[in-house]
Amino acid sequence: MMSVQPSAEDYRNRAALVMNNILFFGSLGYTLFWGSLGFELLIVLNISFTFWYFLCFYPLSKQQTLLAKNMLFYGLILHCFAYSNFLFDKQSGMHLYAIAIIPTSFLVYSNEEGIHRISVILCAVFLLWSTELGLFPNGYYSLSTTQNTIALLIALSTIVAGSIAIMFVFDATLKNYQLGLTRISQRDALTNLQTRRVFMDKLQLRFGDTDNGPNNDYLLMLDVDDFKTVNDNYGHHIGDKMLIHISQQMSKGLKEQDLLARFGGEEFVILLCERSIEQVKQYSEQLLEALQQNPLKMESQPALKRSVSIGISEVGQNYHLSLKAADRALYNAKNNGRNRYVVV
Ligand SMILES: Nc1nc2c(ncn2[C@@H]2O[C@H](COP(=O)(O)OP(=O)(O)OP(=O)(O)O)[C@@H](O)[C@H]2O)c(=O)[nH]1
Repeated sequence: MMSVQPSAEDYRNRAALVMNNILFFGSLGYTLFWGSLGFELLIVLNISFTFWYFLCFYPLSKQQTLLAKNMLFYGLILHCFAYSNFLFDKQSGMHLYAIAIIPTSFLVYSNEEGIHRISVILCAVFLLWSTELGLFPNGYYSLSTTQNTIALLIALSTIVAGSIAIMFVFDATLKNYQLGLTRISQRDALTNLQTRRVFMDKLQLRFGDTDNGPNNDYLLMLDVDDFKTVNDNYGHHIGDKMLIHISQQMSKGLKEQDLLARFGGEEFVILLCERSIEQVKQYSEQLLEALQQNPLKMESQPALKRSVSIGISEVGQNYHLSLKAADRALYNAKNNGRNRYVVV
Protein backbone atom coordinates (compact mmCIF):
# COMPACT_ATOMS: atom_id res chain seq x y z
CA MET A 1 0.00 0.00 0.00
CA MET A 2 1.17 3.51 -0.68
CA SER A 3 2.12 5.29 2.54
CA VAL A 4 0.97 8.88 2.91
CA GLN A 5 4.04 11.12 3.09
CA PRO A 6 3.82 14.71 4.26
CA SER A 7 3.87 16.92 1.18
CA ALA A 8 6.20 19.85 0.55
CA GLU A 9 3.21 22.04 1.39
CA ASP A 10 2.91 20.37 4.82
CA TYR A 11 6.57 21.11 5.50
CA ARG A 12 6.15 24.70 4.33
CA ASN A 13 3.27 25.12 6.76
CA ARG A 14 5.35 23.67 9.57
CA ALA A 15 8.23 25.97 8.68
CA ALA A 16 5.86 28.92 8.74
CA LEU A 17 4.72 27.85 12.17
CA VAL A 18 8.29 27.58 13.47
CA MET A 19 9.13 30.95 12.01
CA ASN A 20 6.05 32.54 13.50
CA ASN A 21 6.85 31.10 16.90
CA ILE A 22 10.26 32.67 16.68
CA LEU A 23 8.82 36.03 15.75
CA PHE A 24 6.20 35.59 18.43
CA PHE A 25 8.87 35.17 21.10
CA GLY A 26 10.88 37.98 19.54
CA SER A 27 7.82 40.17 19.87
CA LEU A 28 7.31 39.00 23.44
CA GLY A 29 10.95 39.89 24.13
CA TYR A 30 10.33 43.38 22.80
CA THR A 31 7.15 43.70 24.85
CA LEU A 32 9.11 42.98 28.03
CA PHE A 33 11.89 45.25 26.91
CA TRP A 34 9.59 48.22 26.23
CA GLY A 35 7.78 47.44 29.45
CA SER A 36 11.04 47.72 31.38
CA LEU A 37 11.63 51.12 29.74
CA GLY A 38 8.10 52.32 30.41
CA PHE A 39 6.86 52.65 26.81
CA GLU A 40 3.20 51.61 27.27
CA LEU A 41 2.23 52.31 23.65
CA LEU A 42 4.92 49.98 22.37
CA ILE A 43 3.75 47.25 24.75
CA VAL A 44 0.23 47.53 23.33
CA LEU A 45 1.57 47.47 19.77
CA ASN A 46 3.62 44.36 20.43
CA ILE A 47 0.67 42.60 22.00
CA SER A 48 -1.43 43.47 18.95
CA PHE A 49 1.18 41.89 16.67
CA THR A 50 1.20 38.78 18.80
CA PHE A 51 -2.55 38.68 18.26
CA TRP A 52 -2.12 38.89 14.47
CA TYR A 53 0.51 36.11 14.57
CA PHE A 54 -2.03 34.01 16.37
CA LEU A 55 -4.80 34.79 13.87
CA CYS A 56 -2.56 33.84 10.93
CA PHE A 57 -2.66 30.23 12.12
CA TYR A 58 -6.13 30.16 13.58
CA PRO A 59 -8.49 28.21 11.28
CA LEU A 60 -10.30 31.03 9.48
CA SER A 61 -11.55 31.52 5.95
CA LYS A 62 -8.86 32.00 3.31
CA GLN A 63 -9.64 35.71 2.99
CA GLN A 64 -9.61 36.31 6.74
CA THR A 65 -6.26 34.54 7.05
CA LEU A 66 -4.86 36.67 4.24
CA LEU A 67 -6.13 39.78 6.02
CA ALA A 68 -4.42 38.66 9.26
CA LYS A 69 -1.16 38.04 7.40
CA ASN A 70 -1.33 41.48 5.78
CA MET A 71 -2.16 43.18 9.07
CA LEU A 72 0.78 41.41 10.65
CA PHE A 73 3.35 42.28 8.01
CA TYR A 74 2.31 45.79 7.04
CA GLY A 75 1.68 46.63 10.68
CA LEU A 76 5.07 45.28 11.65
CA ILE A 77 6.82 47.22 8.92
CA LEU A 78 5.00 50.44 9.77
CA HIS A 79 5.79 49.88 13.42
CA CYS A 80 9.51 49.34 12.70
CA PHE A 81 9.46 52.28 10.30
CA ALA A 82 8.05 54.58 12.97
CA TYR A 83 10.50 53.24 15.59
CA SER A 84 13.59 53.52 13.54
CA ASN A 85 12.86 56.77 11.72
CA PHE A 86 10.90 58.92 14.16
CA LEU A 87 10.94 57.48 17.64
CA PHE A 88 14.46 56.24 18.21
CA ASP A 89 17.67 56.92 16.47
CA LYS A 90 18.89 54.43 13.94
CA GLN A 91 21.37 52.86 16.40
CA SER A 92 18.40 51.25 18.13
CA GLY A 93 18.52 48.58 15.39
CA MET A 94 14.74 48.55 15.03
CA HIS A 95 15.01 48.61 11.24
CA LEU A 96 17.01 45.36 11.33
CA TYR A 97 13.81 43.60 12.21
CA ALA A 98 12.91 44.02 8.53
CA ILE A 99 15.62 41.50 7.65
CA ALA A 100 13.64 38.81 9.47
CA ILE A 101 10.49 39.92 7.69
CA ILE A 102 11.89 39.14 4.24
CA PRO A 103 12.46 35.35 4.61
CA THR A 104 9.40 35.02 6.83
CA SER A 105 7.17 36.38 4.10
CA PHE A 106 8.26 33.45 1.89
CA LEU A 107 6.95 31.03 4.47
CA VAL A 108 3.87 32.79 5.69
CA TYR A 109 2.42 33.70 2.29
CA SER A 110 1.50 30.84 -0.02
CA ASN A 111 2.73 30.87 -3.62
CA GLU A 112 -0.65 32.11 -4.83
CA GLU A 113 -0.25 35.09 -2.48
CA GLY A 114 3.09 35.97 -4.14
CA ILE A 115 2.00 39.51 -4.92
CA HIS A 116 1.61 40.25 -1.20
CA ARG A 117 4.99 38.71 -0.55
CA ILE A 118 6.62 40.98 -3.13
CA SER A 119 5.01 44.11 -1.72
CA VAL A 120 6.01 43.16 1.84
CA ILE A 121 9.60 42.65 0.72
CA LEU A 122 9.62 45.99 -1.10
CA CYS A 123 8.30 47.74 2.02
CA ALA A 124 10.90 46.02 4.20
CA VAL A 125 13.69 47.01 1.80
CA PHE A 126 12.41 50.60 1.80
CA LEU A 127 12.43 50.59 5.61
CA LEU A 128 16.02 49.36 5.75
CA TRP A 129 17.13 51.78 3.07
CA SER A 130 15.36 54.84 4.50
CA THR A 131 16.74 54.23 7.98
CA GLU A 132 20.27 53.50 6.84
CA LEU A 133 20.34 56.70 4.75
CA GLY A 134 18.65 58.74 7.47
CA LEU A 135 16.01 59.84 4.98
CA PHE A 136 13.62 60.95 7.72
CA PRO A 137 14.15 63.08 10.84
CA ASN A 138 16.18 61.47 13.52
CA GLY A 139 14.48 59.69 16.42
CA TYR A 140 13.12 61.66 19.33
CA TYR A 141 14.31 59.26 21.99
CA SER A 142 17.83 58.14 22.35
CA LEU A 143 18.44 54.80 23.96
CA SER A 144 21.46 54.28 26.18
CA THR A 145 24.24 52.06 24.84
CA THR A 146 23.03 49.12 26.95
CA GLN A 147 19.43 49.62 25.85
CA ASN A 148 20.52 49.84 22.23
CA THR A 149 22.51 46.65 22.66
CA ILE A 150 19.52 44.81 24.17
CA ALA A 151 17.19 46.00 21.40
CA LEU A 152 19.72 45.02 18.79
CA LEU A 153 20.29 41.65 20.41
CA ILE A 154 16.59 40.86 20.42
CA ALA A 155 16.32 41.80 16.73
CA LEU A 156 19.47 39.91 15.76
CA SER A 157 18.71 36.80 17.76
CA THR A 158 15.26 36.67 16.16
CA ILE A 159 16.87 36.97 12.74
CA VAL A 160 19.54 34.34 13.47
CA ALA A 161 17.09 31.89 15.04
CA GLY A 162 14.69 32.44 12.16
CA SER A 163 17.40 31.89 9.56
CA ILE A 164 18.58 28.70 11.27
CA ALA A 165 15.01 27.42 11.41
CA ILE A 166 14.61 28.19 7.71
CA MET A 167 17.86 26.41 6.84
CA PHE A 168 16.87 23.26 8.69
CA VAL A 169 13.26 23.16 7.70
CA PHE A 170 13.91 24.01 4.06
CA ASP A 171 16.60 21.37 3.91
CA ALA A 172 14.15 18.80 5.28
CA THR A 173 11.48 20.01 2.85
CA LEU A 174 13.81 19.70 -0.11
CA LYS A 175 15.00 16.23 0.88
CA ASN A 176 11.45 15.08 1.45
CA TYR A 177 10.39 16.53 -1.88
CA GLN A 178 13.24 14.81 -3.72
CA LEU A 179 12.47 11.54 -1.94
CA GLY A 180 8.85 11.91 -2.97
CA LEU A 181 9.86 12.49 -6.59
CA THR A 182 12.13 9.43 -6.56
CA ARG A 183 9.33 7.33 -5.10
CA ILE A 184 6.86 8.59 -7.66
CA SER A 185 9.23 7.88 -10.55
CA GLN A 186 9.86 4.33 -9.25
CA ARG A 187 6.22 3.40 -8.96
CA ASP A 188 3.58 2.71 -11.54
CA ALA A 189 0.89 5.35 -11.10
CA LEU A 190 -2.04 2.93 -11.47
CA THR A 191 -1.01 -0.15 -9.52
CA ASN A 192 1.70 1.36 -7.31
CA LEU A 193 3.94 -1.53 -8.35
CA GLN A 194 7.53 -0.97 -9.41
CA THR A 195 8.05 0.13 -12.98
CA ARG A 196 9.74 -1.95 -15.65
CA ARG A 197 12.82 0.26 -15.48
CA VAL A 198 13.26 -0.13 -11.74
CA PHE A 199 12.73 -3.87 -12.10
CA MET A 200 15.46 -4.10 -14.78
CA ASP A 201 17.83 -2.00 -12.66
CA LYS A 202 17.27 -4.33 -9.71
CA LEU A 203 17.88 -7.40 -11.87
CA GLN A 204 21.11 -5.80 -13.04
CA LEU A 205 22.11 -5.13 -9.43
CA ARG A 206 21.31 -8.66 -8.34
CA PHE A 207 22.76 -10.60 -11.26
CA GLY A 208 25.20 -8.14 -12.88
CA ASP A 209 26.76 -8.81 -16.28
CA THR A 210 28.75 -11.85 -15.30
CA ASP A 211 27.50 -15.34 -16.03
CA ASN A 212 26.55 -16.71 -12.66
CA GLY A 213 24.71 -19.88 -13.51
CA PRO A 214 21.46 -21.05 -11.89
CA ASN A 215 20.87 -19.79 -8.35
CA ASN A 216 17.32 -20.78 -7.44
CA ASP A 217 15.76 -17.52 -8.64
CA TYR A 218 12.83 -17.65 -11.03
CA LEU A 219 11.37 -15.13 -13.45
CA LEU A 220 7.65 -15.14 -14.10
CA MET A 221 6.06 -13.21 -16.98
CA LEU A 222 2.32 -12.77 -16.50
CA ASP A 223 -0.34 -11.45 -18.85
CA VAL A 224 -4.03 -10.90 -18.10
CA ASP A 225 -6.26 -13.09 -20.30
CA ASP A 226 -8.83 -11.48 -22.60
CA PHE A 227 -8.29 -8.16 -20.91
CA LYS A 228 -9.33 -6.15 -23.93
CA THR A 229 -12.92 -7.40 -23.48
CA VAL A 230 -12.97 -5.87 -19.96
CA ASN A 231 -12.27 -2.46 -21.44
CA ASP A 232 -14.61 -3.03 -24.37
CA ASN A 233 -17.55 -4.31 -22.30
CA TYR A 234 -17.24 -2.39 -19.03
CA GLY A 235 -15.13 0.67 -19.81
CA HIS A 236 -11.56 1.70 -19.18
CA HIS A 237 -12.09 2.57 -15.51
CA ILE A 238 -13.22 -0.99 -14.74
CA GLY A 239 -10.20 -2.21 -16.73
CA ASP A 240 -8.02 -0.10 -14.44
CA LYS A 241 -9.70 -1.53 -11.35
CA MET A 242 -9.14 -5.03 -12.69
CA LEU A 243 -5.41 -4.35 -13.13
CA ILE A 244 -5.18 -3.09 -9.54
CA HIS A 245 -7.16 -6.07 -8.28
CA ILE A 246 -4.95 -8.58 -10.12
CA SER A 247 -1.74 -6.87 -8.99
CA GLN A 248 -2.95 -7.12 -5.38
CA GLN A 249 -3.56 -10.84 -5.81
CA MET A 250 -0.08 -11.25 -7.27
CA SER A 251 1.58 -9.55 -4.34
CA LYS A 252 0.15 -12.12 -1.93
CA GLY A 253 2.67 -14.82 -1.05
CA LEU A 254 5.70 -12.77 -2.08
CA LYS A 255 8.69 -12.48 0.23
CA GLU A 256 10.61 -9.35 1.06
CA GLN A 257 13.41 -9.90 -1.45
CA ASP A 258 11.04 -10.86 -4.31
CA LEU A 259 10.26 -8.29 -6.98
CA LEU A 260 6.96 -7.53 -8.64
CA ALA A 261 6.62 -4.95 -11.40
CA ARG A 262 4.18 -3.82 -14.03
CA PHE A 263 6.02 -4.54 -17.24
CA GLY A 264 3.61 -2.57 -19.41
CA GLY A 265 -0.14 -2.57 -20.21
CA GLU A 266 -1.66 -5.77 -18.76
CA GLU A 267 1.71 -7.52 -18.49
CA PHE A 268 3.53 -8.09 -15.19
CA VAL A 269 6.82 -9.62 -14.16
CA ILE A 270 7.90 -11.29 -10.92
CA LEU A 271 11.26 -12.40 -9.59
CA LEU A 272 10.90 -15.13 -6.99
CA CYS A 273 14.15 -15.42 -5.08
CA GLU A 274 15.65 -18.55 -3.54
CA ARG A 275 12.82 -20.94 -4.31
CA SER A 276 12.62 -24.48 -5.59
CA ILE A 277 10.68 -25.07 -8.81
CA GLU A 278 7.99 -26.77 -6.71
CA GLN A 279 7.56 -23.62 -4.64
CA VAL A 280 7.33 -21.52 -7.81
CA LYS A 281 4.68 -23.82 -9.25
CA GLN A 282 2.82 -23.67 -5.96
CA TYR A 283 2.86 -19.84 -6.01
CA SER A 284 1.53 -19.88 -9.60
CA GLU A 285 -1.23 -22.38 -8.81
CA GLN A 286 -2.30 -20.37 -5.79
CA LEU A 287 -2.44 -17.19 -7.86
CA LEU A 288 -4.57 -18.84 -10.58
CA GLU A 289 -6.86 -20.22 -7.90
CA ALA A 290 -7.06 -16.90 -6.02
CA LEU A 291 -8.16 -15.12 -9.20
CA GLN A 292 -10.96 -17.63 -9.68
CA GLN A 293 -12.05 -17.40 -6.05
CA ASN A 294 -11.82 -13.60 -5.80
CA PRO A 295 -13.39 -11.96 -8.83
CA LEU A 296 -13.49 -8.17 -9.05
CA LYS A 297 -16.60 -6.99 -7.20
CA MET A 298 -18.67 -4.34 -8.97
CA GLU A 299 -21.42 -2.11 -7.63
CA SER A 300 -24.43 -2.90 -9.78
CA GLN A 301 -23.20 -5.83 -11.85
CA PRO A 302 -22.06 -9.38 -11.15
CA ALA A 303 -18.44 -9.78 -10.05
CA LEU A 304 -15.98 -9.93 -12.95
CA LYS A 305 -13.46 -12.74 -13.28
CA ARG A 306 -10.22 -12.70 -15.25
CA SER A 307 -7.36 -15.17 -15.27
CA VAL A 308 -3.69 -14.76 -16.10
CA SER A 309 -1.24 -16.78 -18.16
CA ILE A 310 2.22 -17.29 -16.70
CA GLY A 311 5.57 -18.09 -18.30
CA ILE A 312 8.28 -19.31 -15.93
CA SER A 313 12.03 -19.67 -16.38
CA GLU A 314 14.88 -20.13 -13.96
CA VAL A 315 17.40 -17.28 -13.93
CA GLY A 316 20.40 -18.83 -15.61
CA GLN A 317 23.70 -17.52 -16.81
CA ASN A 318 22.21 -14.43 -18.37
CA TYR A 319 19.07 -12.87 -16.97
CA HIS A 320 18.21 -11.21 -20.30
CA LEU A 321 17.99 -14.66 -21.88
CA SER A 322 15.93 -15.88 -18.91
CA LEU A 323 13.46 -13.03 -19.45
CA LYS A 324 13.14 -14.01 -23.11
CA ALA A 325 12.64 -17.64 -22.11
CA ALA A 326 9.87 -16.65 -19.64
CA ASP A 327 8.26 -14.61 -22.41
CA ARG A 328 8.31 -17.64 -24.74
CA ALA A 329 6.78 -19.76 -21.98
CA LEU A 330 4.05 -17.13 -21.54
CA TYR A 331 3.36 -17.29 -25.28
CA ASN A 332 2.97 -21.08 -24.98
CA ALA A 333 0.64 -20.70 -21.98
CA LYS A 334 -1.55 -18.37 -24.06
CA ASN A 335 -1.55 -20.73 -27.03
CA ASN A 336 -2.35 -23.72 -24.84
CA GLY A 337 -5.60 -22.20 -23.62
CA ARG A 338 -4.66 -19.45 -21.06
CA ASN A 339 -5.31 -19.52 -17.27
CA ARG A 340 -2.22 -21.68 -16.78
CA TYR A 341 1.51 -21.62 -16.28
CA VAL A 342 4.24 -23.07 -18.47
CA VAL A 343 7.80 -23.69 -17.30
CA VAL A 344 10.76 -23.74 -19.68
N1 LIG B 1 -7.93 -0.10 -18.65
C1 LIG B 1 -6.67 -0.23 -19.07
N2 LIG B 1 -6.41 -0.91 -20.19
C2 LIG B 1 -5.14 -1.05 -20.59
C3 LIG B 1 -4.07 -0.48 -19.88
N3 LIG B 1 -2.90 -0.79 -20.50
C4 LIG B 1 -3.26 -1.53 -21.59
N4 LIG B 1 -4.60 -1.71 -21.63
C5 LIG B 1 -5.40 -2.45 -22.61
O1 LIG B 1 -5.07 -3.81 -22.54
C6 LIG B 1 -5.56 -4.41 -23.74
C7 LIG B 1 -4.65 -5.54 -24.15
O2 LIG B 1 -5.27 -6.20 -25.17
P1 LIG B 1 -4.61 -7.43 -25.92
O3 LIG B 1 -3.14 -7.16 -26.13
O4 LIG B 1 -5.43 -7.66 -27.15
O5 LIG B 1 -4.69 -8.62 -24.92
P2 LIG B 1 -5.91 -9.41 -24.29
O6 LIG B 1 -7.24 -8.84 -24.66
O7 LIG B 1 -5.63 -9.51 -22.84
O8 LIG B 1 -5.78 -10.81 -24.96
P3 LIG B 1 -4.72 -11.96 -24.62
O9 LIG B 1 -3.53 -11.33 -23.99
O10 LIG B 1 -4.41 -12.59 -25.94
O11 LIG B 1 -5.41 -12.89 -23.68
C8 LIG B 1 -5.68 -3.29 -24.76
O12 LIG B 1 -7.05 -3.11 -25.06
C9 LIG B 1 -5.11 -2.08 -24.05
O13 LIG B 1 -5.83 -0.91 -24.39
C10 LIG B 1 -4.38 0.27 -18.70
O14 LIG B 1 -3.50 0.83 -18.00
N5 LIG B 1 -5.67 0.37 -18.33
